Amino acid sequence: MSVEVYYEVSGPENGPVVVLAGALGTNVRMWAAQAERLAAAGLRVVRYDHRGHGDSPAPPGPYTLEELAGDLVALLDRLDVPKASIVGLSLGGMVGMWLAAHEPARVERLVLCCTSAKIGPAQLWVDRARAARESGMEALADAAVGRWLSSNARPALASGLRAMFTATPAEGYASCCTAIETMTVEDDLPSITAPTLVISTLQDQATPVDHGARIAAAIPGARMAVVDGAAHLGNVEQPAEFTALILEHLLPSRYEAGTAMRRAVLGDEHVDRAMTTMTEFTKPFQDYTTEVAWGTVWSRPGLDRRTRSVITLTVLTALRAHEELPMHVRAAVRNGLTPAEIAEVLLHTGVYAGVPAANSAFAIARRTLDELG
Ligand SMILES: O=C(O)CC1=CCC(=O)O1
Repeated sequence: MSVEVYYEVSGPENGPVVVLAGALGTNVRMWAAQAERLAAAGLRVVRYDHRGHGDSPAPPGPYTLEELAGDLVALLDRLDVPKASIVGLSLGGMVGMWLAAHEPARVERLVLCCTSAKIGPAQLWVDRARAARESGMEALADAAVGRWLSSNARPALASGLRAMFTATPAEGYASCCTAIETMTVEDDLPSITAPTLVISTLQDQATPVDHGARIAAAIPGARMAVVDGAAHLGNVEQPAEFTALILEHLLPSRYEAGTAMRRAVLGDEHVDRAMTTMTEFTKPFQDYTTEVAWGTVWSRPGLDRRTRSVITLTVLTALRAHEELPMHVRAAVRNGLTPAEIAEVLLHTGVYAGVPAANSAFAIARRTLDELG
């Protein structure tokens, strides 16, 4: 019987869906860095708490991996998502492997971070579950954070993660330990067909690099990446590198990356209209802007979307590109600029591009902002 797990969603409504599934003893906040950046790249990001974790219900245990994966299927059904990419770290990766093997139609692409198809010996999990129930989470917290972070991690990271761990219900944690103890996902790996990326970290002693390598060797066509400077919660300690690897795997072509970014900046309605009104005559140009403007330049990490909107408004004003301006005023608002900041951009542009150019842009921007309400 599945439970209704707690979840958070961000990113454009029609973006490709990616689910972030976390580690034992964590909650949705472990994905803060990835959620923001993946949503900014145009992905619809769903992160959730496993049963017995965070704000999800904690039914009496013990749990099985199949039950944890069943909760994720129920969540996808609730959100009306037939198929999603899964990024799972540790326990989340185990859930991802189970789902990709048993419900392949639900999994688009798979990223398995700092995880293992078998972490033994079984007694370790029996002892860990008993310790959680008998002594509570506080007693296990220092050891957990010691596994999660390398010795070079900032102290502030450790204190935030420690609070996350101790807030996890002991019964939920212990019941998930049993799910890990009893999992049999190793035999399922050769049947996985979703394109898979395995990411391991050099300082991870809980699920070391050879565990990731075994998974990558068993899943047909899987690729493997190894990240330095992080222990078990590699995505927290090396967020930029993890996010870049995840994005590259989830949006492998410039066209896919461009479409997701275009949707995030211009909105679904605009992109859907552009796609349906496209003709053979206009298709090469639509493809060019999707791949080059959106997939190559707007998708670069070097400038945030807000700054790119400021540049775009400036240049369109100077060029008197009046047909393009309303769309980019709406995009600027979507990228976080306030009307007052947009006015400031146009005023500043007037100094360098001339009063008549700025005057027309002010009129267009005012009309567009009035329409937005
Ligand atoms: O807590 C650990 O030791 C490492 C771990 C195993 C499964 C998981 O999610 O974290």
